[in-house]
Amino acid sequence: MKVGFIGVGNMAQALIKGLLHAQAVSGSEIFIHSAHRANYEPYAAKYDLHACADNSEVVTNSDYVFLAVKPLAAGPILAEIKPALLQKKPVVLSMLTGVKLSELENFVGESDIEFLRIMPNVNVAINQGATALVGNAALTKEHLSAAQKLLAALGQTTALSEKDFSTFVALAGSSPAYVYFYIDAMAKTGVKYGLTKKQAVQIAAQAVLGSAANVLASDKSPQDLIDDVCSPGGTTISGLLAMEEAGFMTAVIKGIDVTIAKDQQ
Ligand SMILES: NC(=O)C1=CN([C@@H]2O[C@H](COP(=O)(O)OP(=O)(O)OC[C@H]3O[C@@H](n4cnc5c(N)ncnc54)[C@H](OP(=O)(O)O)[C@@H]3O)[C@@H](O)[C@H]2O)C=CC1
Ligand SMILES: O=C(O)[C@@H]1CCC=N1
Repeated sequence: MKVGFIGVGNMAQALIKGLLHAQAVSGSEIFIHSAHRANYEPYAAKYDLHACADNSEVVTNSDYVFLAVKPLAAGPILAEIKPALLQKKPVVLSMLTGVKLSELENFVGESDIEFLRIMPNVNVAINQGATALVGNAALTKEHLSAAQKLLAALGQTTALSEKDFSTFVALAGSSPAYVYFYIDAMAKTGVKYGLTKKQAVQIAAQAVLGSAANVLASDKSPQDLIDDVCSPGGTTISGLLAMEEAGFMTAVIKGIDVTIAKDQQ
């Protein structure tokens, strides 16, 4: 399977790392191009990928093309690659936040281009990602299934209605940053009490990792799991109530609300 990347920034590099690690594709099957030669050429050389001279060359060589640029770049780039798209007809996987399938179709002005809208997160780099996907009417079942298989090599995949994409952006696309923020806050407190930052980050990150695994493995709700940790009269309930007094849940909900609103602007 030949896979292309238009844009080779943070998200594309996370996807490529995960794909290579899972051996879902080899370097010789990956074709890339980005705005600056000084960025994409050394990267291609490092991982033995094909560095293409322009975006159309990526399209011409690929069966599946990831659009991995900032959302505002979508219109001009789709206009630029339109002739190559119409000739080669690859599946276009768009990870552009907030850009609907109908907008992608309108940018190209042709209804028979197969689009798959996806929302991955950075954890695809270690094959622990979460990726939502939805195809347009032109996308064949065969191509949807092949793309889903490719993305499944990077972690969990979820077929999702487009109306729920903004919620997914907040809970999965953006949320790694929120979880890192929480880990960093815990680690800073560890440093306050004398741990080194390295020790504190490792302890906090392992606690988050184990707790997330426990939520997924357990039949209990997160609230029931909280109750299991809170010994009567113990340390945890005191800390938990102090966090809530400081507005922990409100802060999280507010952050998610604002993320969703921003995606829908
Ligand atoms: N970061 C994340 O966690 C997630 C991001 N997304 C979405 O993924 C997309 C990319 O985000 P991210 O990787 O973070 O952004 P980056 O800013 O890291 O990368 C953007 C890339 O676009 C390239 N680019 C700009 N203009 C062009 C052009 N005309 N032709 C080809 N390439 C071009 C840049 O090239 P160069 O490097 O040479 O300047 C760069 O490689 C966004 O739409 C974002 O919404 C979705 C889910 C999660
Ligand atoms: O911050 C952003 O806009 C993108 C969407 C999900 C993660 N990063």
